Amino acid sequence: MSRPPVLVLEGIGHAYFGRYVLEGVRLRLHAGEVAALLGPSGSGKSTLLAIAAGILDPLRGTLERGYRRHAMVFQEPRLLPWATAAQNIAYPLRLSGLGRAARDARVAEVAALAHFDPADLGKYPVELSGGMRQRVAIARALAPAPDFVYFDEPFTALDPGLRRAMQDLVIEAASRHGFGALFVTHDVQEAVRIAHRVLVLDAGGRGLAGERVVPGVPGARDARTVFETAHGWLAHDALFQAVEGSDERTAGWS
Ligand SMILES: Nc1ncnc2c1ncn2[C@@H]1O[C@H](COP(=O)(O)OP(=O)(O)OP(=O)(O)O)[C@@H](O)[C@H]1O
Repeated sequence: MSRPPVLVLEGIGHAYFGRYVLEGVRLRLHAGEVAALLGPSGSGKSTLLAIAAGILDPLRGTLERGYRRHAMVFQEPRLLPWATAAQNIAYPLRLSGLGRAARDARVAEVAALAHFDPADLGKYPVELSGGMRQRVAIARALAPAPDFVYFDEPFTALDPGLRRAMQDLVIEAASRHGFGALFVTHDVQEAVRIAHRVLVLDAGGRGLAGERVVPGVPGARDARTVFETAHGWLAHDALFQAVEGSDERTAGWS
């Protein structure tokens, strides 16, 4: 690929209390590329994302970040409860010192991008549904125009219909604004829907088990292609057996 790498990880390893959860992770993401990170619960997805984003220092390995500015979206929207939707979205813009008029214009722009109804901008988080709160979180992340976004299972708590709408939002925003992303998910269909490339973490803490390029382009894949690709991988590709087969939360239950 000729585009420059925006995230380069070499030999990344990490352990908690002497127990290795990641080892020898080598990863290279390119500008505008959306990569989904899959793996069973406890395989180290969130740890790897936190290391890549600079929240956590790895025990081993090196990182290079070539992007200009990143943003993060988590499973919980993490909104300020005492601030309105508009004030939450404007928060990073205030921190960067942007003036009031420019801020208001940008809030309106990203709220529209997140399909958040302008009539609800004056509402507080407690007055919003889960899906509306997650739209605010996405609008807030996009407000400072990041060129890279980290998503940590952002839609896991949402119902399937809303989930697909939010996935569409990410696909549309990523292609319109050209940001790259590392998107952690448990869901192979979600990964196939939104990503250019799917990375799979090994269940036993040995780093990346492998990767697959998703045929086609995010946003241009129809529902049938997404379904058949995901189910084909789960049924016939050994790389994906571990994703659903050895979940830390269900291990030893039967
Ligand atoms: N701060 C911590 N201290 C100790 N152990 C931790 C800590 N954070 C994570 N772990 C352990 O490290 C392993 C990897 O955790 P991590 O959250 O990165 O996995 P994950 O793949 O994101 O899991 P999930 O899908 O359940 O969110 C797990 O066994 C977890 O219990």
